[in-house]
Amino acid sequence: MHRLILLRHGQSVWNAEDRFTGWTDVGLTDRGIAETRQAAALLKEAGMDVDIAFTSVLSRAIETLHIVLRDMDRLWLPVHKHWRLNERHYGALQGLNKAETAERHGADQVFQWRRSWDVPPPPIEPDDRRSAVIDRRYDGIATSNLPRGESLKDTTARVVPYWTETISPALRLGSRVLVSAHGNSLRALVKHLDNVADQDIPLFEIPTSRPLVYELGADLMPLRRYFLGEGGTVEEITWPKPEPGAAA
Ligand SMILES: O=C(O)[C@@H](CO)OP(=O)(O)O
Repeated sequence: MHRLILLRHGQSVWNAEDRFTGWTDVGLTDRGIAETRQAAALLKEAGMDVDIAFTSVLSRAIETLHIVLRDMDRLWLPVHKHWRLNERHYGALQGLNKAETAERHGADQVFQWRRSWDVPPPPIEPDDRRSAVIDRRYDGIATSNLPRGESLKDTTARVVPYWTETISPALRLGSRVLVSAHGNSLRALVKHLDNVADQDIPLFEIPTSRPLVYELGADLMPLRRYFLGEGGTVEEITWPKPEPGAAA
């Protein structure tokens, strides 16, 4: 059995302010730090040790991983950072307040932007100050690869190659893997792992700093998936219509 732990970062400053965040690099709130420490305590209590960790290149996921590894006394573990694990790029919505945007454009439109499978947000221009093109951390990445606004489908298309080429080989080698990332990049991974139907994925939410544990078979097919709770309790995830796992 292989074990994969997915962890959405703790509450960020823009989560607290109810703003579309995407690739904006905001830090954790005090609550985000506290809930991340709680996640580390749960993992320790459940004896869920880790051998290798992956994170996006956004500070809130890196900070979350750092706190967990520190509290688990595992700061020395190998950590790989990659932009493909970044949050879904929210295009021209980044920075806007979600409730105000719903008042302006309607709740249905905002739900489509936030949770639909294939409706992208309005894109930003490459010279927009919010563009990744002018952020040094993305130097060396072809401009054509840098998103200007993504649907979940677009996010899945850039997350899955990293899963296939980098994360799943680590699992196959027997490593226990922790991935610190974001609500939508993790939803993308879950959709791929569990072959979730397009119409079911909008209903799936990953709370901040709540460990989502996958137990995978020899072929990396999901056997079980659950949120880890206090006292080793688990909340099993069942899809409205369970589908057999996709090839990992
Ligand atoms: O703003 C964002 O980047 C994401 C995650 O916080 O928001 P949403 O819940 O709309 O996917």
